Amino acid sequence: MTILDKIVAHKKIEVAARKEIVSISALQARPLFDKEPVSAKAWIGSPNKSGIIAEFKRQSPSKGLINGTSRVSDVAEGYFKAGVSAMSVLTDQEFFGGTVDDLLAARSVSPVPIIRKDFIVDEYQIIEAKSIGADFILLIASCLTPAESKQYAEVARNLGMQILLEVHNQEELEAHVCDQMDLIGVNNRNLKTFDVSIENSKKLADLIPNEFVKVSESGISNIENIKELKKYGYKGFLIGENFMKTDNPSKAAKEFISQL
Ligand SMILES: O=P(O)(O)OC[C@@H](O)[C@@H](O)c1c[nH]c2ccccc12
Repeated sequence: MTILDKIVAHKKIEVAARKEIVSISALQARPLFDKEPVSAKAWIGSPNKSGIIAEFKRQSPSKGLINGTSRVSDVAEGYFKAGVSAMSVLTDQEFFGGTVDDLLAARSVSPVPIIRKDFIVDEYQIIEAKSIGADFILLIASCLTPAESKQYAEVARNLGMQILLEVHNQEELEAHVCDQMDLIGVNNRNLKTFDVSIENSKKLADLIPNEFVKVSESGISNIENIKELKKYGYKGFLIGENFMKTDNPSKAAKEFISQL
């Protein structure tokens, strides 16, 4: 059993339990449910914005504890002031130490598009994402069948949210790309082996149709990486650890963005 299998198995149990506690109609009654989402495509694809999607991530299965002290509201406000194009908030508790309250806290201080970063295996999580003020959601191809990713993207779209489809290889890309997606993210980290290489983004770049905003995810640690990836048409750059491993993630993001 790979770590990804473990995460998905745990997630299904967790979602089933959560549904019993908070009904879909209760989610729909939350005040943020009616908030108009901000367009991630517009913010990330804009030539006069940084393209940096800065992540709040306390821990991960591959790295263990990354940051146990920073407050999400401080980081979210700082990322916004630093000029990020979007923010990613991990809401998985078991493996990444995040919560839906982290996203709520980020939302309350930041106007940038916020992605709910989680392992979506049920429509309930998409409605929940809307209810906490998320603007776009992550769908991970390796956790879903092509029919599921398309269906979940449709659900998100009907709620006005955009979709970042995450792929790791050509097979996933070809099987899951469809009109319902908005941004395509190539994960440089293999979720099965944890190997990281930005070569993966370069390899898949030409296979991504131009109507999607291209995002490179994971293992980005310097400006050279960004310059290189831009040549391949990437507009979005998802950075977690490089900022979160410092004791002041938003200061690190600010310094990084000022060099772009
Ligand atoms: O910390 P990094 O190497 O900069 O990576 C950020 C982000 O890409 C990574 O956290 C991530 C990419 N896809 C995911 C799916 C689930 C959880 C986490 C992720």
